[in-house]
Amino acid sequence: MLDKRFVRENPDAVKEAASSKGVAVDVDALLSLDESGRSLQHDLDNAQARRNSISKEFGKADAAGKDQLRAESTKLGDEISKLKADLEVNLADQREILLRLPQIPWSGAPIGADESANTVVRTWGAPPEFDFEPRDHVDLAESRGWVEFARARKVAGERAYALRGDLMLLERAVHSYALDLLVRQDFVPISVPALVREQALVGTGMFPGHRAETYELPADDTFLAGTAEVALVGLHSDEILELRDLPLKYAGMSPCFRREAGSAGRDVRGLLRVHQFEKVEQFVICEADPEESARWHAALLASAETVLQELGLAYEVVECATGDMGLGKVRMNDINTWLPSLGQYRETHSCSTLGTWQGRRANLRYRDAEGKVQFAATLNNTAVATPRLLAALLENFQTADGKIAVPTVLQPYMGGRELI
Ligand SMILES: Nc1ncnc2c1ncn2[C@@H]1O[C@H](COS(=O)(=O)NC(=O)[C@@H](N)CO)[C@@H](O)[C@H]1O
Repeated sequence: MLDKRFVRENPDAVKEAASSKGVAVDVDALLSLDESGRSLQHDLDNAQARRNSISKEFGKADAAGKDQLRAESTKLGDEISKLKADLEVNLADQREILLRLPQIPWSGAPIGADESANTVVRTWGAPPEFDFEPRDHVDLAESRGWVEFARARKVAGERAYALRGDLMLLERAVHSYALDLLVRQDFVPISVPALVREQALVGTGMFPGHRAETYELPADDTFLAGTAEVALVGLHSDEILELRDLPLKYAGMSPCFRREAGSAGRDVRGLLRVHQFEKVEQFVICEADPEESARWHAALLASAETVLQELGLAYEVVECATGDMGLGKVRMNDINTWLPSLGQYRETHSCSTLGTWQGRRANLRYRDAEGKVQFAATLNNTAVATPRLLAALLENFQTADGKIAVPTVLQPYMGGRELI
C-alpha cells in the first residue's frame, strides 16, 4: 500500500505506475474520496467539540437553557452518529482503492506489458553438451522409479506427483544445502504455516488481486499460501520492532500451494508447474531506506546465484519489466535456469524489493534512530524451489546410461555419493 499523502502529492506518478504495470485503478476517485473523507472528519470534529462545550455550559444554564441545550445535544448526537457511519463507509471505500494501487517501479525497470519485455542482465555457465541423446526429467525419473504421476493423480488430481527413493532424498538434500548456506549468512531458519488467514494474504499483496490463484478453505476461513513469504510478512505484523532487531533475516521453509488458475495447458508434463511444491525462501525486513533495500536486493540475488553456481547450473539473470514484476514491486530480478529438454532458460528464482508497500499493508513497523515509528521495508527471493529445480538437476547432470551426477555440494547430503 502507498502512503495516502504520497498519492495526494504525486497522483501522476501513481497513474504512470498503474499504466506501466497494466493495472486499472482509479486514482482520481481515491483523491475525491479522500477530500470528502477529510470534510466529514472536519464536521465530526466540530460536532463533537460543540457537544463537549454544551456539557460545560449545562451546569451554568437555567431551566430553559438546560432544555435548549439538551435538545441541541440530542440533535448533535444524531448528527455525530450519521457522520461516523458516513466516514466509516468513506474510509472503507478508500481502502478498497488503496489496496489496489501499485508500488512505483524503479527507474531502471524495462517498460513493458509482460515478461517478453524482460531484459537479460547477465548469464553464467554454459548449457551442457551431450554426446548422447539427452532425456527429459520425466523419462529420467520414471526410468528409475523416482516419480509417480499416474498414482499421484489418483490421489490428488491434475499436476500431482510423488517423489520416491533417491529423487526424494535429492529434494531434501537441496533444501538442507540451501538452508545451511543461508544459516552461514546469519539467516534465521524458520518453518512457517502454509495455512493462513485472509489478512496475511492482504498483507503480502496476494489479495485482493490474486485471490483466484489461492486455494480457499471456507469452512475454516483459511487459505493455502503460495509461498512462505505470506507467513513471513505477517509474522511480525502489528508489532513495533527496534532498530537493533533490523535487518530481520529469515530462511523460511514451507510447502507452497497454487491453483495455477491461469496456466491451463502450460507445463502440463512433469515437475515444472505443480499445485504443491516446497521452497526455501530468503526474506528480509529492514529499515525504510532505498539504499538499504538496494543492498539487500543485491545480497539476496547473489545468494541465489551462489546456489546455482555451486550446483553448477547455467542461468541468466533478467531485469523484470513493469508489467511482469507485479503490483507491489519496486524491482524484480528473475533467475532463469537452463533446461535442456526445452532448450531454454526457465524461471527458478525471483528476487523482489517492495519498499514499504507490504510493510504498510501488514502494519510492519520499527522505531527509527530518532525514535519515530516507521513502516518497515521488505524483500524476498527464492533460495531453492523444488521440484522445478530437481528437473533442472536431472536433465543437466544426466549420464548416457540414465544416471545422475550429484553436484559436489550436495554429495554430503546424499551419503557422499557422486552418482545416483
Ligand atoms: N506452480 C509452480 N510449480 C513449481 N514451482 C513453482 C510454481 N510456482 C512457482 N514456482 C517456483 O517458485 C519460485 C518462486 O515463485 S515466485 O512466485 O516467482 N516468487 C515467490 O514466491 C517469492 N516469494 C520468491 O520466492 C519460482 O521461481 C519457481 O521456481
